[in-house]
Amino acid sequence: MASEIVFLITEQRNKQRITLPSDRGAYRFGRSAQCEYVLRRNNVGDRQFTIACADGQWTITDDSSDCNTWYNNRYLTAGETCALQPGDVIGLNTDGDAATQEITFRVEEIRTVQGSVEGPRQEQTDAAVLREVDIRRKKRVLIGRGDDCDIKLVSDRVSRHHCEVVYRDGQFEVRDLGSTNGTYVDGVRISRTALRSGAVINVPTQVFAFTGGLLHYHEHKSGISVQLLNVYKTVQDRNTGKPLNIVDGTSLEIEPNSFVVLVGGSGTGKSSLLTCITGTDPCTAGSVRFDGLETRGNRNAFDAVLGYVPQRDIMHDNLTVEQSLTFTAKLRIAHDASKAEIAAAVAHAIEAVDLTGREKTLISQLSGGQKKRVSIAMELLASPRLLILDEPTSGLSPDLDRSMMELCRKLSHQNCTVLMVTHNMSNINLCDKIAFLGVGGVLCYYGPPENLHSYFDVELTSDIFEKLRVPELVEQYRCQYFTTPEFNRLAAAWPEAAQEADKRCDQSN
Ligand SMILES: Nc1ncnc2c1ncn2[C@@H]1O[C@H](COP(=O)(O)OP(=O)(O)OP(=O)(O)O)[C@@H](O)[C@H]1O
Repeated sequence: MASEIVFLITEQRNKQRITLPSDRGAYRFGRSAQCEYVLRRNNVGDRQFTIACADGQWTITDDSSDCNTWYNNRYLTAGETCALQPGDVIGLNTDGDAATQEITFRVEEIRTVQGSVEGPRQEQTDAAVLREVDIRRKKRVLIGRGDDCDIKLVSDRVSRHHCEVVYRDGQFEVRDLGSTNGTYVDGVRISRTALRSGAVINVPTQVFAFTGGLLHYHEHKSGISVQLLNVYKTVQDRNTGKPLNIVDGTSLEIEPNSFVVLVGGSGTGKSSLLTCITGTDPCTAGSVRFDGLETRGNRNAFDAVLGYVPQRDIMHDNLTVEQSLTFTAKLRIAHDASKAEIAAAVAHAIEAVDLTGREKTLISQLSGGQKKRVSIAMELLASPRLLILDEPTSGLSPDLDRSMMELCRKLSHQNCTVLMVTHNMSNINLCDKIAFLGVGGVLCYYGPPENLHSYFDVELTSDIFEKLRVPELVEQYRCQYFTTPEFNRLAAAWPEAAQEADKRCDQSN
C-alpha cells in the first residue's frame, strides 16, 4: 500500500507544506543540487538527511558528517536512522547556535493512499483550495457571478453568466456568453472553441486548467503568488551598442496576500522589473508566473488580475470622490451590473481605502494622500488579486507615508497581494518582505525587514544604498541571497531558479 508523509516546514515567518509519496524512492535534503530538496544554508551538509519509506514505515537517516540533524529532543549521530511518526520534529541550526533550530520539519500526517501517487508536491498554505468539476458528468458547467452558476466567482469583473463549458458527442467546448471582460483559452480571447486536454481557460480573477474531462481550479481567497525565475531584461546599451542587462537574473517569490516593497538606488532597475511583472515591457529571458502559471503568451488574460496605481494620479478635479469612482466602475465592472451593484462596489472601495465620509468631497479639495487613496480605490473596483503601486508616497509628508504603508498592509492581508516601489524607507517595517536591488539590476536582498540591517552589516539604511553602488559588493550580495531561506524555498519549488545560482556563484563558498 502506498503512503505519503506531509511535512510542515517552518523557517522564520515562512511556512510551507510538502507531501512526499512513498513510491518515489528516498528524498535527500541538503545543499547539493543532486538532492531532491535543496537547502542552501549555512551549516547544512551537501547531504544532510534522507527521508525514506520501507514496508510502510517512514524513517529519517542523518547523512551529514559535520552538521548535526536535530530529531525531537536530541541530535542524531552520523548515519543514525529513526522511525518517523506524526508530531516528530526535525530541525537544522543554520546559524550555528546549537540551542536553536532555524528550520523545522514537523511531521503533520502520514497517510495511506490508493494506487500510485504523483511526485513531491508543494502545497499552498491557506492561500487556495484545489477544486475540480467533472464536465462529463455535469454535461454543462456555467461560470459567472450569478447565484445560479455552477462555479460562482465573486468579482464585479465577471459577468452574471460569463461562460460555459459543455460536453456533447464526446467533445468538450467552452463558450463565452457575451461577457464584458472576456473568456480566454491559452491566452486567446474566444467566443467559442473546442477544448483540448491541457488547455488553460482564464476569466477575470480565475484560471482553470482542463485535463481529462475535469476542470481544475484553485478557489482563491484573494491574493495571488508571483514567481520570478531568472528574469532578465537585456537592452542595447545606447552608449556602446552592446547588450546590457538592466534586470540581471532575478529570482524571487511573492507570497499570496503579502506586502512586498521594492527598493533600490536610482537607476537600479526598479521600474524595469515592474514592467516585467506587469507585462507592459516583458522580460527578454526567464519566466514571470502568477500562481505558478507562465504569464508569457497569456498576458491579456492575466491583466485581469492586475491593478496598477501609477505615480501620477489621473482624475478629474471637479468630480466628487463618489462620482469619480462611479464613472470608473461603469467602465470596469461587467456591463450587466445593476445600479445597486455599482453603488455597492463603489461604497466597498471607498471603505477599503478608509475614505468613508469623504464621498461628496471634490477631488480638488483632497490632500495628496487622499487623492492617492482614490487612485487605489479605482483599482480595487476591478477586484485585483495583485496590486502594484509605483512610488505612491513620493511627495507625501512623513505621517502620510506611514498611513499609506498601513493601508497597503491592510489591503494585502484582506484583499490582494501588494507590491510597492518606494524610495522612502522610514516605515519599511510595515511590509512583509523587502526586495533590495543593487546597481546593474541585481537582486541583493529579499527577506523580512527585521533582517535587513544584519544582512548588510550596517546600522543605517542609507549605508545599504552606499554599498549597493559598488559592483563587487553587489556581486557578493547576489550570491549571499542565493543562500537565504527565501531563495531556497523558491528553488525547492522551482529547481530552474537554482540554475542561475549555480552558474553565478560557487556554492561551496
Ligand atoms: N538603452 C539603454 N542603454 C543604457 N542604459 C539603459 C538603457 N535603458 C535603460 N538603461 C538604464 O537602466 C537602468 C534601469 O532603469 P530603471 O528606470 O528601471 O531604474 P529605476 O530603479 O526605476 O530608476 P529610478 O529610481 O531613477 O526611477 C537605468 O540606469 C537606465 O539608465
